[in-house]
Amino acid sequence: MSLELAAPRQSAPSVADDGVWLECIACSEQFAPFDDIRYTCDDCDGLLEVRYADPPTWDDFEGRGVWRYSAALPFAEGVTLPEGDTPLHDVPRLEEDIGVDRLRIKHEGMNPTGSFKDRGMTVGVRVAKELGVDRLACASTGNTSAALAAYGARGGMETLVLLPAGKVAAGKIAQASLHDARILEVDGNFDSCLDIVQDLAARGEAYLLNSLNPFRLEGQKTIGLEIMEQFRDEEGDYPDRIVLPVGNAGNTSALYKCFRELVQSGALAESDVPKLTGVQAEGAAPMVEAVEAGNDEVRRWESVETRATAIRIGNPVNAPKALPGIRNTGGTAVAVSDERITDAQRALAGEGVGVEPASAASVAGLRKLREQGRIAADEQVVCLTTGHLLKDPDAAFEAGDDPEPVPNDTDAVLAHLADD
Ligand SMILES: N[C@@H](CCOP(=O)(O)O)C(=O)O
Repeated sequence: MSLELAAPRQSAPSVADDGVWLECIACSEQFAPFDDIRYTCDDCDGLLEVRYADPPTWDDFEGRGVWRYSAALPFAEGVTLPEGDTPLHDVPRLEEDIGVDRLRIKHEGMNPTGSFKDRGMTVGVRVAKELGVDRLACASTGNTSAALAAYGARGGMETLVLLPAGKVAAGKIAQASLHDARILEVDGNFDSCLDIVQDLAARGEAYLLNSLNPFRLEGQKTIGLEIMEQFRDEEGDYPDRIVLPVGNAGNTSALYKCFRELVQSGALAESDVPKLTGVQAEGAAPMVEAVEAGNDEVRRWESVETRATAIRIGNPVNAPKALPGIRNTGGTAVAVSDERITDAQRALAGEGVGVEPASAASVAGLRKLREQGRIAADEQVVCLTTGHLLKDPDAAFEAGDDPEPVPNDTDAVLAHLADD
């Protein structure tokens, strides 16, 4: 395994602000973090990463939630609801059924708006305030828009969200609507919405808060920090593998960055870095295609379809960060059918863990990789579930059993129950 950490700690370049700067992952050009609005490199258009002169160790963390990890973030506090500190569930029946040594579910659906996006928004909206912007915007399959609307409202800022018409789950639109985002439904898929939001941002019409924004990923990094601390608190060791759904590939990128910084600070041995394993739906699997073919670039899929609407994405913008994350940690990627996703959603629900379809993709992927013998029985695994069951009530109704009508009478109810 190589985390490509050849460079030890970097000393802060002259552009740094309090030991923080932006750096292009393609050409290494460095930029001041808050003097101007930029999402990609001015020179080569490569993706930007937030860099720190002094990456933190475990002792630097105190408090709860995302801001426990402020030593790993560009600010000490943000626009908060608050977020993070989500449960790491044990799921004994599922663990035995799938056949791994230890299985835990990191349920990000327990964040304030019901998805991990809140972790990114608490940081992203704080940065927006620093930059003095007044309109925030995102493209979304639903969860990003819900989080942006809520955190924008919290910060007293105007929000604009572009959604693929007819392809966003009801709960998510309801959230964006009630939190007073201006909602534009685009006759196209998520990738087209993101193209438009990028254009709007380039024209200075809005501040983009999708995961192309490097500060969003800083907040999402705390998922990795929390998993490592919670897992270690149980039995003193770290997970061998983290399995996660892949849409725009922000979490894969953020977790990889989290582990690189921990290794860099000496808080984590390179041999203890979990293998990042991405799961996509078969109908939207450009990252899996690239991993399987050994390609360095991800081909944009123009046509995508899956019941797991949160990962219905054909052009993952963070692919140049996420592909090395999967490869350099010794992980892999796998595509699963919608049927497998629904089965996994039911299995999680049977353990009391309610998730939306895209979230269940992680468990579906783990099961498939075990069946194929690509994951060993002695592995300790964390599956990330990204959004709450109530995000997509229609999918939950379809996966669950129908209510049974009964008369308004106790004896009739007992007769009905005995009838089974
Ligand atoms: N599933 C996402 C798609 C956008 O991803 P982002 O992390 O780049 O904002 C959503 O909820 O909209």
